[in-house]
Amino acid sequence: MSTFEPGREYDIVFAGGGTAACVTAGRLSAADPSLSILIIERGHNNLDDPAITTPALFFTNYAPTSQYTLFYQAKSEPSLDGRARIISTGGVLGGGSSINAMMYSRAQGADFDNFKVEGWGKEDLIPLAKKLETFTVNEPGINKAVHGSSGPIHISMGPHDLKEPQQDFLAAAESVGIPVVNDLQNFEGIGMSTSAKYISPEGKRQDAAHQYIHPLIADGKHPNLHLLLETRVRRVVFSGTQAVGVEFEPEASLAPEDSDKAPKTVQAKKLVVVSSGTLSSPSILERSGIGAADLLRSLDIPVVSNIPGVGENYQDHHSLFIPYKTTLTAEQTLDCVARGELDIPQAFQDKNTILGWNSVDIVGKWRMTPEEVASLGPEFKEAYERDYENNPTKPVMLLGSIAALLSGPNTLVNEEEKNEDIETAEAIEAKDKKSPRFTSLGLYTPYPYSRGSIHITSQDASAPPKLITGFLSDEHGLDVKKLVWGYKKIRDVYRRTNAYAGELAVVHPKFKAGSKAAFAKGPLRKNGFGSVQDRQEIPPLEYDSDDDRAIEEYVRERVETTWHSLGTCKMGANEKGGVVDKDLNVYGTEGLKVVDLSVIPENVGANTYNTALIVGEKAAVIIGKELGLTV
Ligand SMILES: Cc1cc2nc3c(=O)[nH]c(=O)nc-3n(C[C@H](O)[C@H](O)[C@H](O)COP(=O)(O)OP(=O)(O)OC[C@H]3O[C@@H](n4cnc5c(N)ncnc54)[C@H](O)[C@@H]3O)c2cc1C
Repeated sequence: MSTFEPGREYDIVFAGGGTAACVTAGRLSAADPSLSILIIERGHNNLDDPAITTPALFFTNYAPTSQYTLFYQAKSEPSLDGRARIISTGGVLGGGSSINAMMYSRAQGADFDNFKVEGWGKEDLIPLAKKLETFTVNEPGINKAVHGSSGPIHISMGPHDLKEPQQDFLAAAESVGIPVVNDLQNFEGIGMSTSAKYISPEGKRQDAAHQYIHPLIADGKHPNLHLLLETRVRRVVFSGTQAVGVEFEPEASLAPEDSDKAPKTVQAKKLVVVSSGTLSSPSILERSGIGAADLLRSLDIPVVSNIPGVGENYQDHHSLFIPYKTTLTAEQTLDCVARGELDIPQAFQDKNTILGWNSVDIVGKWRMTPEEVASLGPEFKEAYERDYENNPTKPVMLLGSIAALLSGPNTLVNEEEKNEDIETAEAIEAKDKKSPRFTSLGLYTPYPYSRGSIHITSQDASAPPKLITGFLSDEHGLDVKKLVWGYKKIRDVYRRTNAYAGELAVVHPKFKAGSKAAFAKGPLRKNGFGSVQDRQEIPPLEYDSDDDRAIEEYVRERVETTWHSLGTCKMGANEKGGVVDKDLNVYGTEGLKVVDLSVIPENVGANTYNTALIVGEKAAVIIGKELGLTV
């Protein structure tokens, strides 16, 4: 429910109510309940909505019909075999944190130092990473000193913790030489481990709105914290170069037909915070007259500040979701939810623990052996020696396993494609009753060399922007090589698990007839593997140059977003493409900051929810200090 009071002025107006915004607004409101704060959010309220708070239902938010998700259509790109991808992000209060897969993953400490921005190094940000969480995973060997114990976001293994499949997967990883560690999320871990979750021990999603905002609104002690929902921000309003307010309109896709759709303005007495996420914040800035002067003039937008970096430096992690047939049971995958087999109301009544599960139980941060580096050619070797060799905590590849059939983030999204692969896979599966469940192994490149961009095409806030993902577009094809290597590596691991029940040719590369790398059908050991050594007896697969080409084609045909967009309003020197300074102020303006993942200048070796929470915490400290508050 919106609690906006028309005609009222607010001290701070947030343009976008996603992850980072909820953290900053919540912290500031808690520090000074007299501070008046308005959050304008394009999507619905997420309060106590079971589609959001119930982890096992997270898939439902990826459907094209989801009212909680925003879908950004990119252009067709040659590096993607001519495909035009769709990048999805959160479109509801809490933003990405309300719909994400809840996989707990923290950046490496070295990533923060690599931002090269004063006040944003690991010494500054690790304390905030601890402050935001209450970590209750009690596995032996975890160093609790690197985790928090009293923050709003609860991290646990959740109520549905399947030890046997987890240990099976880790033993297979160990058998091919991948280090198995107790805690990959200690800011320097490399290898593989079980995956903690943004889920409370009782099984509730830990999104930023429920953990930072709703408790304050409910307690009656924060009457100045207000929400304006289902409302789209058009632009920031200026007096000269001073931001003085925000122009907004009802979100057309959600507003009743007969409602008043005229744009309105709200005044901000102290600060406007643009916080609409990596794919929307640059558009708001450009519509407000902040961006490359040539672009703005071509659209008749008066220039407030000429900042060519706005909308540039777009990055994501490039992902492959590779499905395998498994021997897992109905309770050990979420296929039962994806296929509508689980009686959800009954499961709630029975307090079925599967509802509190995201199915992401194993994570990885991998590096390469010298032989693997050399096998990818001289250009790759040169890049590896330059960027990875002396950075021992920097992973080349990330992994997250999802126990369900998911052959790509857009497979459930892209209506025109109506994913034939999935239909074929399900048809095969229906015939093959012995292996009716799947696991999808998500591989994604943490530090892509490729860059994309997003820019407005019109002053009209509802006109789609021009989005170029840039995926796999780097000059020497280094990003594609990483995924070719990763495909082989995870194949080597997963076929050594007891869960492995064979591959589905339709969602794997098209190896030529007679290739030694051809598909394996059933489990490799009929009676299952025992020890790690047992698994080592399986010989490695052999690939020739035709096989490598087939995998590269497969990668270009199937690579997708990992939903980890960042970088389009980057922090850093203005003359080097920076949009905001170290205190998140937009260059050439006063009273205007950006607070979301768009400010992150260099990529991180992790899924990005944690970094978005840290941006929110850091912004609260910065703004609090400017207002004389202790946050
Ligand atoms: C499907 C999905 C799965 C993910 N899985 C994981 C995971 O398992 N683990 C992990 O660590 N990370 C994951 N992530 C990434 C993580 O959730 C995001 O990186 C993070 O939430 C981004 O936070 P943000 O504050 O930058 O932006 P967001 O949280 O996206 O917030 C932006 C907000 O602005 C609103 N908005 C946009 N335009 C306007 C406008 N014009 N006016 C008003 N409001 C507007 C949006 O509705 C949204 O609420 C996932 C993300 C997605 C989308």
